[in-house]
Amino acid sequence: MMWFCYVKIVALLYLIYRLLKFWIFKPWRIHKDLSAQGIPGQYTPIIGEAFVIRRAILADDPMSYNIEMTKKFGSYYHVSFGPIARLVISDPSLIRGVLKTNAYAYHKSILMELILGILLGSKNLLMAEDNIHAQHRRLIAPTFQHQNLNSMISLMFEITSNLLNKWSMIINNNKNNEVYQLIVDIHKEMTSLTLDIVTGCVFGSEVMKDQHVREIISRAVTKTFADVEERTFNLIGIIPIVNRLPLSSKRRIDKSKKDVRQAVEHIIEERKKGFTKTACKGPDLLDLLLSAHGNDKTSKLSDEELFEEALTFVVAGHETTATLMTWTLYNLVNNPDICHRLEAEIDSVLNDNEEITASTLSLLAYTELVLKESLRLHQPAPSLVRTTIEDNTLIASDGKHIHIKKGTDILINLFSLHHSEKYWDEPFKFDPSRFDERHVDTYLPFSTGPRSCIGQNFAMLEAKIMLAMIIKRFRFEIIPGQKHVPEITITMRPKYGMWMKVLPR
Ligand code: HEM
Repeated sequence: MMWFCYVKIVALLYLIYRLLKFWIFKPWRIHKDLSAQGIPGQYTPIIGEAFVIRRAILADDPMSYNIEMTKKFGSYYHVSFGPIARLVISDPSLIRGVLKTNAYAYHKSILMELILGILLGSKNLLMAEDNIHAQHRRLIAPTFQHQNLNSMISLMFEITSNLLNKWSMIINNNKNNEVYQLIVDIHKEMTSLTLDIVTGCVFGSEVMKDQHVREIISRAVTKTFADVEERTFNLIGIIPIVNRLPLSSKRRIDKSKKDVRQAVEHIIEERKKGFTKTACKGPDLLDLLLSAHGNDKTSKLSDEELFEEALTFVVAGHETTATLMTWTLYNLVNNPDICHRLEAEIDSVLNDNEEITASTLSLLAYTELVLKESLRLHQPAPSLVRTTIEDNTLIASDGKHIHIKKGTDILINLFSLHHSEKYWDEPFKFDPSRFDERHVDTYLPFSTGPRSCIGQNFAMLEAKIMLAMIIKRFRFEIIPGQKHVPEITITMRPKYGMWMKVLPR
């Protein structure tokens, strides 16, 4: 029995060592190294800035922390989130180094694995690294070519029409001949619209008609991520070992994972056998993924990879675009002159109920500027996180060389980049005309480099169609007395939703 006691003691010591390394030794070493190079910042052992950030979030002022730290330390500094030590950067030259020139030396951070990887796995574009990522990117990039996307316009048009017809019906369907006041949480409406569009464009019409499958997918990509994000912010999801305990949130996540896997695998099998078909005029995203599928490892996707990629499109593609739409409508309500100019453009290009085509869309130049400015002012992805996998040197705009040691986490602060007075006049003003000139390196809503958003043309096409169709038929008023607080999780969605009165034009 003695040997068993020894094994237990060794296991316990190893566990203590792992925890000490994770909580104390590693973050301390990273801060010490960055401080020694003259990088400003602060280090609070064990908890880091987690509680300060939490306090700002609870006070409904989540950006205040970000703004204060940038004011205090500038465009690069080191801090900790819980036990994770990181260099925070909003300097364009450092960002270019991490995302482009030295991209080989960076992987997605452990935090991304703990948040997105839990549902998506590791063999998809968002999460895969190195050769697997490069191979998937090469196989999947043609999927997002213009001719493929153009064949999806009619489905995007049809799904958006369904929602707008529903709004019109509610407004007009009244017994007393009085116009009914339609008040909606516009973020919820936009989330459901973008989820329908991306699900339709990935999986086809049968899935959209199957309420049960729609619910499984919708639950997985909304409620499950809410659980995962909550576990990250209260640190349960981050702490090794603790994050494996079968707590109720973990059990809910596991169940949702199992359900969505079964549902998506079934959809793929049905399509492979030819029992279902695309709802688009040409191939949908599943058809295009299947054409990059088979047994040849280098030129095809395996069954597992196919499942992960299909789900990744739905996860990466719906809430980001919904967040863009919500803040765009918010910015338009608050800037009536810009809204009138947008209405004038849309009225001159679109006829009532006439289907939108690629050529009508190309005439909506101001609509595109409005979306671009919203992507700057309220970027759906406020930050990106990376881990350094090999020592490398970054050069800041002020010429400072920063040696980044393997194991250092980097937070790319897109919010601060997009709101810096150095690069933008009146950065908190909504002004679409600022995009008359090009903004290279200082405007990165879709990131840049080999891991930039592969779905950006899809997102811009979809957003342009939705915005043009909505503005053609409706005006909005914000319901007074609400707080409009952005979340600072994966996307910058409005924390309390966005309640608006929908009025026919
Ligand atoms: C307004 C809408 C969108 C925004 C602002 C956005 C933003 C981003 C950003 C910032 C990244 C880089 C993430 C990182 O490096 O950690 C990214 C990656 C990605 N996005 Fe999007 N996205 C949008 C819509 C979409 C859509 C519609 C799809 C698919 C249909 C999509 C699919 C992806 C994928 C697969 C990646 C990973 C690419 C890679 O690493 O190779 N996104 N997106």
